[in-house]
Amino acid sequence: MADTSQTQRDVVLDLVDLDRYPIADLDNNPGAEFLAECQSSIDSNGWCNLEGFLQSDALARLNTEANALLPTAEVLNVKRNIYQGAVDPSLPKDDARRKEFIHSAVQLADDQIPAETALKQLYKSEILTEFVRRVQMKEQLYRCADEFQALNVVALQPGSWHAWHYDTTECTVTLLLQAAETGGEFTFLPNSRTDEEEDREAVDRLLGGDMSLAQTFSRGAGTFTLFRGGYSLHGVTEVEGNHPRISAIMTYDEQPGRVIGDEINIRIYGKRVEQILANRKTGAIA
Ligand SMILES: O=C(O)CCC(=O)C(=O)O
Ligand SMILES: [Fe+2]
Repeated sequence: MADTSQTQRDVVLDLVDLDRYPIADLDNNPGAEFLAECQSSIDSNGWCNLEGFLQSDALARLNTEANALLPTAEVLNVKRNIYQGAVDPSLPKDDARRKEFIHSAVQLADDQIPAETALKQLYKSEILTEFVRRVQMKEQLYRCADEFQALNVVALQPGSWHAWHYDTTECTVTLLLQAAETGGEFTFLPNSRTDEEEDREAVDRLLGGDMSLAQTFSRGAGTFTLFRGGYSLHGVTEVEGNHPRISAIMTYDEQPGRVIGDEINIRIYGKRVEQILANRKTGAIA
């Protein structure tokens, strides 16, 4: 049989600090013990935060790739409420849930991140996907099939923040590639809602500017975070200093092959995606 080991080598083996985070074998120790710790953290805290997930040269490589691609990225200014949906017209005019925020970011969609980048290869790694699935204790978990949403790189420029929101997926996976000089803290209201109800008082206080119930955890560059962002209101505080905060957002789905509606993708990604989709409809080459 031909030796295909070179072509099939999973990039996790070269990029992740496997001594510290033994994700390549989760059925035997030390991997099994480590997995149990991650699952317990997700279960009790709603997050699992792995600092120094990448080897330092790998982090430098991914950060260089992201910085090289970002000049081609779209500048997004998306108006949205915390639920990322239409405002409920039955709510009183001054209700905090009607509040809309502008999300301003320089953002690369999945189709702008080439297949040969180490970042895309890391996202496509079967070992990584399996690790994420098992930490989240899902029967099945697939990388998102949407051509724009699957893997994104989000740069928040100094002066920007990531406005308060719930994610539209249950769990978000992020890899911080470049931390802000100061500020740019990932901040959240733990378990602020369930499928049945929401802690209205806590949410109103946060949206009114009172941060006393909000939590944060340390996330230097290279931190890999799994977070139940569909259930905890969260955002990133204003980035300060001289360079952007750059984060890779990895998206997964319990169903295979599901894509996002054109309208939503146009709302998120703006003119470039609108043009691609329009060209496709008229048969023009995108
Ligand atoms: O950049 C981060 O740390 C969080 C981003 C986030 O909340 C999101 O993309 O939904
Ligand atoms: Fe989020």
